Amino acid sequence: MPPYTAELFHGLMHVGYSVDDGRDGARPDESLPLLEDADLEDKVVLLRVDHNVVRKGKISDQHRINVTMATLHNIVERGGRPILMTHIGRPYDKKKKKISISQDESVDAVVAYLQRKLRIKFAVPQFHATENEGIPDVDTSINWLIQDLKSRKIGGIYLPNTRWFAGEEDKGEKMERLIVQLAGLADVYVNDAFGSWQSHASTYHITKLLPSYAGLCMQDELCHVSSVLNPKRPFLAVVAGAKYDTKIGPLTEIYKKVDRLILGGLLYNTFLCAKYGVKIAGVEESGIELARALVEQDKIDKKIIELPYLVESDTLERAQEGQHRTVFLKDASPGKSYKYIVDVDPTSFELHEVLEAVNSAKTIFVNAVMGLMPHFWQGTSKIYDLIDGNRAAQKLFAGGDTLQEFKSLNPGLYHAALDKPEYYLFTGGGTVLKIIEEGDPYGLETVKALVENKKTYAKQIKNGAR
Ligand SMILES: Nc1ncnc2c1ncn2[C@@H]1O[C@H](COP(=O)(O)OP(=O)(O)OP(=O)(O)O)[C@@H](O)[C@H]1O
Ligand SMILES: O=C(O)[C@H](O)COP(=O)(O)O
Repeated sequence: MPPYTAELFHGLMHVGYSVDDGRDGARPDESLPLLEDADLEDKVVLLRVDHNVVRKGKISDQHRINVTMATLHNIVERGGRPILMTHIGRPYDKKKKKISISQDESVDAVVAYLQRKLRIKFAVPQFHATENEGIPDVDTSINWLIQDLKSRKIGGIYLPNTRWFAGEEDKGEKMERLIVQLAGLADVYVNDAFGSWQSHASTYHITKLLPSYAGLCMQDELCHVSSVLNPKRPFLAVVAGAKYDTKIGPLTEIYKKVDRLILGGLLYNTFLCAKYGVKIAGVEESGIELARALVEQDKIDKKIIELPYLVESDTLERAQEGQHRTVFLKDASPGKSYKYIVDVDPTSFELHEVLEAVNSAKTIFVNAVMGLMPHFWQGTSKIYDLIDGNRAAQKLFAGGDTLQEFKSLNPGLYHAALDKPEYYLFTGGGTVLKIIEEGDPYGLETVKALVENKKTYAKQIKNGAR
């Protein structure tokens, strides 16, 4: 329980005091270097977070910022001086090989939020940028700010959007240049950006040059992801959404792990086309091909629960009276064509098999927007309520859109869920799916880099090089 430990007197009696470290049992793997183990006194700490919550210059949801406050507090409380960095959006166009810098993707909104919440001053350095090339260098003008940071004139520095730097997504010289410059600013690196699983300069390569540690949010997420990988059974997964091609990999792995599976959205439409030979508008042939293996597997394992009442719409534009209707899946015969299937009719969730699966589950993993938002929200709202009704189950929600819809459909429940131990809202949906696909949270490149760093520094200390 660092940094405070309970003292054992004669092996029997507790003396002094103990402080709960807030973990509910699970601990990160021993190989992971932890923030709590770092010497931070008067050290400048380069802290990578995932504050990718700005849309058109405004914060869409503060959750990802709030969950990093503990790390920030821990660093400052133990004498560290923080320099924060995050990516926002995707300013680098891979096809055109251009970086576009727009105020809509600046860190300003995040900095304003942090200043309001913490009542401390953060400075955002202004660096020279070239058109389409981004920021080539960490300008030496930042040295003045580092002085102010060390002398506590300012509470922290927040670097510009990491993806504005020419070296962030580069793999060669520009990346090397950036990490040398970043490492020159700080003594210690902390990665608290669970959601940012891509191996970039600020999430991965920087660990080559600084002693590196996992932040508290990163540790929490890694511990909770084991509830998905080693769930209490029965284990139910609800997976829906728009992207069949990117979700089929994780879905195949999820299928192996679950006891029951509920599908929704385009994912379910694709599965239905493959299973019943029907045609549904908007479902791509390539997706149907991929779905056939799942259909065959499910003929044997029978894990997928069918939701037979669906909403068919003539248009994707709106939910207009007379232009959508409920269809019954059992009427499906090969070759039959449907217009857009845009939601699951809530009646489907009243069926015995569905209620039984949801109510008996001990772990429920949700990566699901059941219907086309914002018009067809009823199916999603119904299943989130149903899941909440199972008080005993560990409920794990992941996914950018999933969390956003959870918040907008049921704000009361969403805010309560943030504090309920039986709920866990992951900050990175893509990261969780990636981990499920790989089967090991410590297989993530960004996490592996921290583990490797610990080994390297331990070796150097042993050899007297440090
Ligand atoms: N039947 C449907 N047809 C078209 N779009 C749908 C359908 N059902 C759901 N969607 C859309 O799917 C989107 C959510 O799917 P997505 O796979 O992006 O979710 P997520 O995994 O939570 O998000 P992210 O990938 O951002 O982490 C929503 O925007 C919703 O409108
Ligand atoms: O919002 C997210 O999913 C994370 O911040 C990762 O963003 P990316 O997919 O652009 O790397």
